[in-house]
Amino acid sequence: MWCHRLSHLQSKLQNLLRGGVTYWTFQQPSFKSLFPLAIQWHHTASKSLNCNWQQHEDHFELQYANTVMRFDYVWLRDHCRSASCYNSKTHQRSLDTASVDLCIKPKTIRLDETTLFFTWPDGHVTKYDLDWLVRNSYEGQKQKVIQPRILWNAEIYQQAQVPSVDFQSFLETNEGLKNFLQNFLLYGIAFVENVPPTQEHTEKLAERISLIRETIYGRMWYFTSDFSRGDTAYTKLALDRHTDTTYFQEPCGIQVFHCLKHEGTGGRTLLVDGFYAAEQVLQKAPEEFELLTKVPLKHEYIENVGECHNHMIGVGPVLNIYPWNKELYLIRYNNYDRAVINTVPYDVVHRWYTAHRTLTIELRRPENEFWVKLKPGRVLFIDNWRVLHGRESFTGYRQLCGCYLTRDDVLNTARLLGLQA
Ligand SMILES: C[N+](C)(C)CCCC[C@H](N)C(=O)O
Ligand SMILES: O=C(O)CCC(=O)C(=O)O
Ligand SMILES: [Fe+2]
Repeated sequence: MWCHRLSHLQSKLQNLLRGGVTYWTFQQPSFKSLFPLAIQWHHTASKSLNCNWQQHEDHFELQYANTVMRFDYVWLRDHCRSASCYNSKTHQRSLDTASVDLCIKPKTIRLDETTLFFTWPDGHVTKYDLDWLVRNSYEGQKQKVIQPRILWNAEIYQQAQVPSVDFQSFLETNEGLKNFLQNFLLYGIAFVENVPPTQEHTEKLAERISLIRETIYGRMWYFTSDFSRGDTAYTKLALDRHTDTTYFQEPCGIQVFHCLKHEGTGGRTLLVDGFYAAEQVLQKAPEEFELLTKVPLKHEYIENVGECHNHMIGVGPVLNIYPWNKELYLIRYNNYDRAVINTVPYDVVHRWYTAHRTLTIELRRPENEFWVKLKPGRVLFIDNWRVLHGRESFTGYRQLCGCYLTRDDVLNTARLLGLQA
């Protein structure tokens, strides 16, 4: 069985690498053909309810709320919400899933109003509300996005006139924080105004929404063009659009920038919505989009400057999507830090470069570039899983402070305020 699955996977992989479109699904043996059974539909059609269900040999089929859903019997037993199987206070499972017979089938199924009752061979009864099943079914999830977003180019973003949130209201009111987070989740960037231009106040802001993610660059960082670290950020050079920390297995979720001082010229910040660009690739060349989601790459950071000795490697594709609904959730794009490509066969390499070029062309379209000059008092939060940043070269003395945030904690705050995240 295992060997069979492995070779199945290998052939899928080969298929993919040769250019076939592949979905990572395991083929199920057809139980239906093994156990032909006279199957009977159960209809319930009252004024308010239009529900049909059918007890198949190996699964339960439900038609409700314009959705055709299929549920595995082990799944139905495993998700039982009865007091002995599930702790509804902590939302934790008490049932030992390994104790469930993998061939389990309900003895009887009945529908009462909007509740389905499954009676199992040992007499245990599992109840499901129809709406709960719709919300939690694969078919239901497939049609839903995890994170609603507004994809933008410069014009869309500017026309949206997204309001900045004031420092005071951000720190002191849940409404201010919620507005800020809503905009941040929708656009992948957001500003806070009237922040006292110090590192301490920037830290306060960060701590209001999240835990600060400490990295090799420190907890709060503060930098000028002093070459103190082995990275071009610490120079006056222009930096093309990129996401940061692509060389971490989990790139930092959010980046916070506060320009505390700049006496000189240039140094504007460039922002590009990576998901907008990726969406253009999906429209124009879907097979290239797919390749960018499938080919794993390494990014690397090697530093030996002064006391700083680091060697980081992160592996992952440029585009990361949820397999069930194909929703994009992470772009990893940094041409400076991309490591040697040595994990991909040569013919795929060429197709990958073509796809990467298509994405780069979209990312570089002038109409997709949003330029801002960061000023003391105006703090920028960037979704580093979505929006690329860069900067213009500059002259003179420029001080930037900021930090990275843990994505989980930002989303946690958003959910606690009632936002979808
Ligand atoms: C810490 N600070 C933001 C100043 C610099 C981070 C280094 C940026 C690096 N090239 C990267 O893309 O990950
Ligand atoms: O100096 C800047 O504006 C940004 C530099 C940069 O890309 C970074 O620090 O991650
Ligand atoms: Fe950067």
